[in-house]
Formats: sequence, C-alpha cells, structure tokens
Amino acid sequence: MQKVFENCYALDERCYESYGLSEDILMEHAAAGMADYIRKHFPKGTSVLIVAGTGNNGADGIALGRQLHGDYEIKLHIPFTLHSEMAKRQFERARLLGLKTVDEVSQTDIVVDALFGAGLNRNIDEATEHLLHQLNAMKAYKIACDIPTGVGVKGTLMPMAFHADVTLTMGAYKEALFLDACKDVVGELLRVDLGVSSLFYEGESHTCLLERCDLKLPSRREQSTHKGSFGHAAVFCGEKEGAGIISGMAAATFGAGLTTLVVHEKITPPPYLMHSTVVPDNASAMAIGMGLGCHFESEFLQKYVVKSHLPIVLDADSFYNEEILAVLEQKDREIVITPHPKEFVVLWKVLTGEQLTVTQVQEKRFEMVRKFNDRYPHITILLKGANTLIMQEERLYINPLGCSKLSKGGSGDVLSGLIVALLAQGYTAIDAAIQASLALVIAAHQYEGASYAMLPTDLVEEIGRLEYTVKG
Ligand SMILES: NC(=O)C1=CN([C@@H]2O[C@H](COP(=O)(O)OP(=O)(O)OC[C@H]3O[C@@H](n4cnc5c(N)ncnc54)[C@H](O)[C@@H]3O)[C@@H](O)[C@H]2O)[C@H](O)CC1
Repeated sequence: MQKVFENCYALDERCYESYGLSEDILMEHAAAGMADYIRKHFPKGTSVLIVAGTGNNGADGIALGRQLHGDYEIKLHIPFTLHSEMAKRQFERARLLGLKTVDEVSQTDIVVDALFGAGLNRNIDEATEHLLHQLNAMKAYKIACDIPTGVGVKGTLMPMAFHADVTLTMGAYKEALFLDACKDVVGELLRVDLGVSSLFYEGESHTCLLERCDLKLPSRREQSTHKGSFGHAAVFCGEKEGAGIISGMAAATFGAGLTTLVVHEKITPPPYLMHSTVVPDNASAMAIGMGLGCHFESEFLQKYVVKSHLPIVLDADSFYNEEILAVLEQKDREIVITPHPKEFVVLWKVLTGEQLTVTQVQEKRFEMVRKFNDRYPHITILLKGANTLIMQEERLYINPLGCSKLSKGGSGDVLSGLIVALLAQGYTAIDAAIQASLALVIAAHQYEGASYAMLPTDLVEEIGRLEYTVKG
C-alpha cells in the first residue's frame, strides 16, 4: 500500500526545513529520475524533445536536458518566457553546457512533457492547447514529468491534455493522478525519489493506493473445519434473477461455506447454491439490491433486512429504495455500499436533497466520497469506477488496478458476491470491500480471452483460480 497526497508542496518544504535539502537538490533528483528511466529504456543517441514550461515543472525538464546532453540528441523547446527562479537557473546551466533550444517541435523518438505539473491551477490557453495537440499527434514515446499537462490540481482533466505513455511523478503520488478521467492520460505511473527515501519524504496520509501485493485471499489453512466454519451468505434475488445468481456464484466461489439465494419464486440456480423464501437463521451476512427491482414487500424487507443486524452489502436497486436505505442509520452493523456514479447521484439526492449529475460526481469523486464519509463514517463506501474509491472512518483507499474488461453488466454483481462472501467469513466491512475489490480486478487481468469478451461467469472462474496465480 502506498501513500497518496493532495499535493506535495508541504512535503517539499519539510525536506528543506527538516533535512537541510534545497530545492536544487530535489530538482536534481527529479531530473535524474527521468534521466535514469530514459537511459534504462532507450539507447544513447535516441532523440528526445523536451518541452519546458515557465515554472518548476519546466525547470525539471531543462535539468533533464542538461543531464542527458551529449549522450542523447536533445531538442529543448521553451515556448514561453521562463518565470520561476529555478527554471532560469536551470536554463543558464544548460546554456553553459552548450545545450541549444529549438523554436519549433519536430519529430523525435521521445517527447517529455514538462510544461505544467503540480502548479496548473487554471485552464490552459490556446497556444498551449495547440502545442499539446502537436505533441499528442507525434509518433513518439511520451513521458510526463510529475503530472501530464492538462491534469489540474484538483484532478480536472482539461480538454487537451498530454497523453503520456508513462508519468514519472516526483516524490509521492498525487490524488489528481487517480481521477477516472485521468486514467487514460497518465499511462504507466512510476514514482521518483527526490534525494531521500519515500519513508522520509512522505508524511502522514489518510489516503492509500492499493497494490496487487495487498491482496489476501480467504484462508483455508486450518483443516479441522466444516461448511459452517466459513459462514453463510444470503443473497437476495429479485426481478432480474440472473444478477442475484451471479452474485451467489461469486460468493460461493470466494469461500462462503454456504450460500443461499433469498427468492420469491422458484428459480433454477446452479446446484451448489441453495434457495429459500426467507433469510436462513444461520446466515452470517447478506447482500441485497442486485437486479432486485421492487420484488419484495415492505413487511418482508423490514423483517429480514432493516431489523437484522447481520453484516450487509447494499448494491444497485437498494439505492432507489428508501426503506432499505434506513439501514444506513444503523451504527452497530458492518455495512458496505457499492454504488456506481449514477447510483451515487440517486443516493446523494435521497440523503441530502442535493441533485448532482454523474459528470459532477466523476469530476469530484474524492470530494464526494469524503463528503459521504463525513455524514456516515461508520459505513464503508465503495464508489465504482475506473479507479475504485473505498472509504470508511477517515481512511480512503484507491484501487487503481481496474480495467475495461470489467465494463460489462454483471461485474458489479460479482463484486457484491465477493464482498458478502468475506463478510460471511467474518471480515470487517472495510477489509471485505478492499479485498473483494482487489480480487475482482486481479481476476479480470488474469482472464486470457479477448479484452471485450469476459463474461461475469468467466470472472467467477478466474476468482476460483486466484490462489494459484497470485502465488506464482
Ligand atoms: N518545489 C520543488 O522543490 C520541486 C518541484 N518540482 C517540480 O515543480 C513542479 C511544480 O512547479 P510550479 O512552479 O509550482 O508549477 P508548474 O511548473 O506546474 O506551473 C508554473 C506556474 O504556472 C502558472 N499557471 C498555472 N496554470 C496556468 C495556466 N493555465 N496557464 C499559464 N500559467 C499557469 C502558475 O502560477 C504556476 O505556478 C512539480 O510539478 C515538479 O515537476 C520538482 O520535481 C521537485 C522539487
């Protein structure tokens, strides 16, 4: 798990004040990090266009040019007048070394975007937009210095952003890099140390980035066990029964000792799933909402859902049902809610009366999850998206490993099944949400069929193989 920060200015300051490092030292390491990357991946003589802006992001780029000059064919383009003292100082150093600037951009093997980084706090002008258009159109390997130009400090993506193959971010990860809209412009994301280990550079953060290695699969190490040792998941199955069945399959596959579909009518689930018209007495967790519609009557929901204290996952149609949403007020219950942005809009309107659009939620995903958490800190919210956000109490976790294979009906049903399986096995709500979300995306990556072909049932199969693949 890595730490994530809203911005790194305070962390830079601490390096100056507490460790006696200067801005110059930090910048030299920023440039060296980029130079190392280029030296490692491209042979000497490769042509590199560095487009440097007016501030310290530009200064990083100019310092990079100096470090590579002589070994690589450097074309340094500085389109606007330099403003920051460091940019001017770096330019003077580059000049003394004989590094010349070019007036126009031309085709090179590599393009480094050092126009704007963490300081981009307003929309870019037409000249910059035009330049970015030119850079994006080039058939070059594209490296963004710190943050691709066009990703604003709050994570808003401007209409013409630099599309990086790799972003080399300085010091620590920034939240802006993990907004859904930025996923396709950031490319691969790597962090560069700035002269001290991240252990010293980073301070406290309540925001964490999940990694593959954080996945901990349900344990079956103990052998003196029986089906009752691994909990009983009750999955409500409604109007679109397929959703509940998929969810139940995922729950059973992810280790629930027993899984029962709670149904009204006779259905034909796979033989390993039980079905019942009530929540079984020995159920240890429940999930509701997947394909639910208006299937169950009020009295039934009151008795089996609202008055129950079992750990619960609320998904999909739950957010349209104010009766079920009463569960949110229960402070003595493990609760996970799993809205996608459109469902979040509905939920937020019910809870606050404020009508947002999906675009607004997407533009401020971090802010909205935190606002929800302010009101309901005891609930684990998992906001689905390209980068899933999970929050409970004050801790926010980003799962950046999602992929478009998952953009298909049924993936969410699998997720709710995985979560309820873990809740049934005794996980806390936050652990269940984190681990299920990791398992889902890692299983999706593992699927070897065409990227567009993965079915929810394939995903369930991959879940069943995770133990072998994550070990290897
Ligand atoms: N501080 C350090 O020790 C280190 C910084 N690193 C790098 O520095 C940048 C951040 O630099 P900064 O000068 O603060 O910001 P930018 O270069 O991104 O922007 C410059 C400047 O531009 C102005 N501005 C903002 N938006 C616009 C706009 N749309 N049009 C025109 N001008 C705009 C604003 O005033 C900004 O201040 C960081 O990303 C790192 O790359 C080192 O890496 C580490 C040491």
